[in-house]
Amino acid sequence: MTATRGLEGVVATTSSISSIIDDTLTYAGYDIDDLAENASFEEVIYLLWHGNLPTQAQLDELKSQLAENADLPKEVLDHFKTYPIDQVHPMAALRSAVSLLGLYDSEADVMTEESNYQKAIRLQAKMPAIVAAFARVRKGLEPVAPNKNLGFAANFLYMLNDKEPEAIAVEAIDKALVLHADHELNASTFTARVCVATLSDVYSGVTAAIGALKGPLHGGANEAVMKMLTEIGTLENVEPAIRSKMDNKEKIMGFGHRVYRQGDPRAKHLREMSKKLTELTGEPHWYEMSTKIESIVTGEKNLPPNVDFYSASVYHSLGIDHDLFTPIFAVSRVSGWLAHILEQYANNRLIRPRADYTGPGMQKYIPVEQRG
Ligand SMILES: CC(=O)SCCNC(=O)CCNC(=O)[C@H](O)C(C)(C)COP(=O)(O)OP(=O)(O)OC[C@H]1O[C@@H](n2cnc3c(N)ncnc32)[C@H](O)[C@@H]1OP(=O)(O)O
Ligand SMILES: O=C([O-])CC(=O)C(=O)O
Repeated sequence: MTATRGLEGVVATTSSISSIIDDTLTYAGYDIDDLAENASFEEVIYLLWHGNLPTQAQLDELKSQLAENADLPKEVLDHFKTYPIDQVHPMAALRSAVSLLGLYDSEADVMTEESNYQKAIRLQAKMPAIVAAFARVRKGLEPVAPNKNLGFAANFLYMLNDKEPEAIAVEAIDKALVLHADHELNASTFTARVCVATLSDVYSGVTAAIGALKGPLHGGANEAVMKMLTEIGTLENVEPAIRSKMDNKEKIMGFGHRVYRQGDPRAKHLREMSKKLTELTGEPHWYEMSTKIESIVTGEKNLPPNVDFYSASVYHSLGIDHDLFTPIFAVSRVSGWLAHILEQYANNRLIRPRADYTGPGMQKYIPVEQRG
């Protein structure tokens, strides 16, 4: 048996949800560029869960189901107040809250297709409420109840800031949600599938996936990008800072990808949005620094930016706390996780690969008193 490090190139499942072929990303056959320009996040949720775009009636129904299920149980809100707020990362709070939601769902372990679909709606609906409520509670503010008249992206910003968002902010978040929704067998989606392939429940699958997304080699990179930009601070500092990182063989966050070679097709949409928003906020230096970093890293190491790179300056321009960047990724990606969880249940087989053993050869047990 020979191990493939990091399972690179290993095809671990069939899936009809999304594909990456020759650096082109599609959701159920729709090019991400087409969806980013034209689709709303709610349409994308429907597409990932059903394999086709909704009719107006189907879309209206999904929107009303998401709005109806957006409230959080009081127990989850109260739980936040018991956390050691100063040391809790919002991704850890999100992971805990999703696990806790499972405790209050009387259908958590009901494994019918219909019940799992209903849980998918409940979880998708509640994720933005969790992120927004935790962000407020940790600042000593009261959570804001969802506004059932707002769309998904607008409602998230409303619950976060307690005011109706501007159209440009809604447009930016909606597009970011569309771009992050699914990505074939990335690490967090694979985690979700491995978990539920044991026939564990939907809440366990999503909780596990949040844990995997949190790491800086995956979803956590967007927060790390903003940390890097903040540390570099000015356009003049970019060149020496990035060269010194490259000389020290440090990873430049937001660059590189396991699958894409020529570039991540999602990055250009976020780059464009970053340019627009940083101009509007009067802070174009975030965009200028980012493009300068891109020209050095891509020019010299042939590493193009991934989805996380420009999302950092986009979210920063919307006034969002930097440690909420990865939770926003999760608010979107949960749609993909749920699609994959439902697909896994529909054609399940336990996921159990092998390991190429490299430890000691056969040993004989020696009683503790005889060991030297
Ligand atoms: C949503 C997402 O998850 S997108 C990815 C988000 N993650 C990041 O942005 C973190 C930075 N990037 C990385 O760490 C990697 O590119 C990953 C994790 C995305 C992909 O990792 P892998 O496919 O395992 O690539 P691996 O780490 O083996 O890199 C291959 C080579 O490129 C280099 N490399 C890859 N990414 C980077 C980077 N961001 N900065 C500098 N060098 C890099 C590696 O050092 C390695 O060089 P070597 O062959 O000389 O040792
Ligand atoms: O596919 C990957 O490995 C990481 C990624 O870009 C994503 O999850 O969006």
